[in-house]
Amino acid sequence: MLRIAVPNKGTLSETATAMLHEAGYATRRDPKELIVSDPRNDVEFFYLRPRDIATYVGSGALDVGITGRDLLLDSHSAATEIDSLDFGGSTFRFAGPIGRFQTLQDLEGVRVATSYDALVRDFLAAEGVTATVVRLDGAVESAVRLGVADAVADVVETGSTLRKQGLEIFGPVILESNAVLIASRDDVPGLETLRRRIQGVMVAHQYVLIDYDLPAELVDRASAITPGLESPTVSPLRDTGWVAVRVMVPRGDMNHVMDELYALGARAILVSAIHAARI
Ligand SMILES: Nc1ncnc2c1ncn2[C@@H]1O[C@H](COP(=O)(O)OP(=O)(O)OP(=O)(O)O)[C@@H](O)[C@H]1O
Ligand SMILES: O=P(O)(O)OC[C@H]1O[C@H](OP(=O)(O)OP(=O)(O)O)[C@H](O)[C@@H]1O
Ligand SMILES: [Mg+2]
Repeated sequence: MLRIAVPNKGTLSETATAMLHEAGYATRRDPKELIVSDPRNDVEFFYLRPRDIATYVGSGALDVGITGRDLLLDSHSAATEIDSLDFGGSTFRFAGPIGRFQTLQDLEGVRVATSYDALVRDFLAAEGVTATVVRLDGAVESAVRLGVADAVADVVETGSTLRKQGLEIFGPVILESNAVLIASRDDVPGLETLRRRIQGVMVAHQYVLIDYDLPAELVDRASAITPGLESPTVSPLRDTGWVAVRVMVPRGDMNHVMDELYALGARAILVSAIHAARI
């Protein structure tokens, strides 16, 4: 039985649970439930704090887990990233009072507050900068105003938390992070099925199906607009001058693609959602 760690709280929790549900797995009904068994799929879910997930997986106590790349690296756990997931995106950055710092070297000798102390220490050491890292549990943006640090290093999504505290980003990107699937080893039995199912959910989110009718002589030009994953499906229509085309298109390109197809001469252009996929 595959033992899977899932975030029980925080930013990643809801989307991770929704993704597993869409992938056909049992999920908890009550947020107080910490273990959910799913015998039909031969898996068991453990709802844990996202910061602890890499520790459980790295120790081998659990086989796989969903957490953030930043949390994985900060944990120094032996778990490895198996797949990058399409949610929980953020960057990890230094920030300081407006105008105070310009480059990474300006951190030499100052105090940097963060909840990700190992990640920040590793980065500073690799860059040859010596600074004092002040470990805080959260809301680190307040540390400068309250005088316990000169700068901060934290998760930035929109940047609005920093701005509200009169801070600005400076220096290099410490890390680009998002939710990741991690594992204790890459040959855990059952892992491949989980990966394929999760991949299918991501494809279903990222792509739509487009169907359209097209004068047969325009197939090559239409295929250049909608090449599909392998190649478009082209079927005959009763009117032999026309064909029907079915193809997958990235969701974000959908409207531009419809405009281009219409301008080319395609008609009856229909878009449908994909509910599940195995690619
Ligand atoms: N806006 C965001 N705020 C915090 N974490 C985010 C954000 N966007 C993505 N993440 C990612 O979520 C993970 C943090 O999980 P965590 O459970 O600590 O979330 P949280 O919202 O900070 O919860 P809490 O503050 O209650 O501990 C990290 O991998 C982080 O990169
Ligand atoms: O760039 P933004 O969109 O403003 O998002 C980033 C902020 O969100 C998170 O805080 P969270 O609410 O998780 O509180 P915490 O700092 O106590 O963890 C993170 O730690 C940043 O403070
Ligand atoms: Mg937080």
